[in-house]
Amino acid sequence: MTVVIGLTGSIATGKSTVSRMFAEWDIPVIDADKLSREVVEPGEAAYEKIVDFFGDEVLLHTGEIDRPALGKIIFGDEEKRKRLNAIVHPEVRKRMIEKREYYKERGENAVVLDIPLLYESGLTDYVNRTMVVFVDEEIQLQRLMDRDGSAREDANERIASQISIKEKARMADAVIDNNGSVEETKIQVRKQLEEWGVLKNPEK
Ligand SMILES: CC(C)(COP(=O)(O)OP(=O)(O)OC[C@H]1O[C@@H](n2cnc3c(N)ncnc32)[C@H](O)[C@@H]1O)[C@@H](O)C(=O)NCCC(=O)NCCS
Ligand SMILES: Nc1ncnc2c1ncn2[C@@H]1O[C@H](COP(=O)(O)OP(=O)(O)OP(=O)(O)O)[C@@H](O)[C@H]1O
Repeated sequence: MTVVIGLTGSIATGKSTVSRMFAEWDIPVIDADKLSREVVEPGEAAYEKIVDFFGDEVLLHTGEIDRPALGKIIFGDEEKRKRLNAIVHPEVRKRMIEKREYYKERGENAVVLDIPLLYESGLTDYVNRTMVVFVDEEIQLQRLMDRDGSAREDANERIASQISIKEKARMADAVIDNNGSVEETKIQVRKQLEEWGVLKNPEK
């Protein structure tokens, strides 16, 4: 049986950093952020709906979605965020399920669904185990500002648009503490995968 692992965290707690580790253990990852970019490419149904609702001000001159502009609108406005989610999420879910089924049919030991909004969107039924990448809130804010070059106010707004990382950690089957070095984090992830019995190459 394929174990489906739901990987999540809150913004900038280190989900992508952990997500990249799975390649080394030959465990496939389905990335919801990546799919959410694909489904809003020009020509896709979600693209048309976004332009209808948000207007031309969320478009670049190339016709593509201006992601920073759309982000500015939706992170500060819950109603508009819900509208965007209602356009983008069903399409992302459909593609995620298709990919998950593909890997299950291939008989993989495990597959990872990397979903930032796993709990917010109530998607825990899509997975068998949940793994939350945790950091203390001060570190989360600092890493977010450093990574995006964003102001404290914008960073706090993004953090507030999700369930807090402490709360997610309480709901998780496994919590990975990413306050330390990336290497320390990797040791924890590996140990957890070993415990779940999904490592093909335990020596790695
Ligand atoms: C608003 C958008 C255009 C901003 O794009 P940008 O390139 O700046 O950010 P990116 O997509 O890389 O997301 C970065 C992080 O922001 C957080 N985030 C993104 N969307 C949301 C949301 N709707 N609610 C709460 N947090 C979100 C996630 O932690 C995500 O990992 C984009 O995030 C988007 O289209 N969001 C709606 C789709 C969505 O919910 N995606 C996340 C999971 S599928
Ligand atoms: N253990 C660590 N030590 C130092 N920096 C780290 C560590 N883990 C992650 N980072 C850095 O913190 C930032 C956030 O990490 P990452 O992008 O992996 O988070 P994320 O949870 O995927 O974010 P998002 O929700 O925005 O997609 C990045 O700049 C990353 O390089």
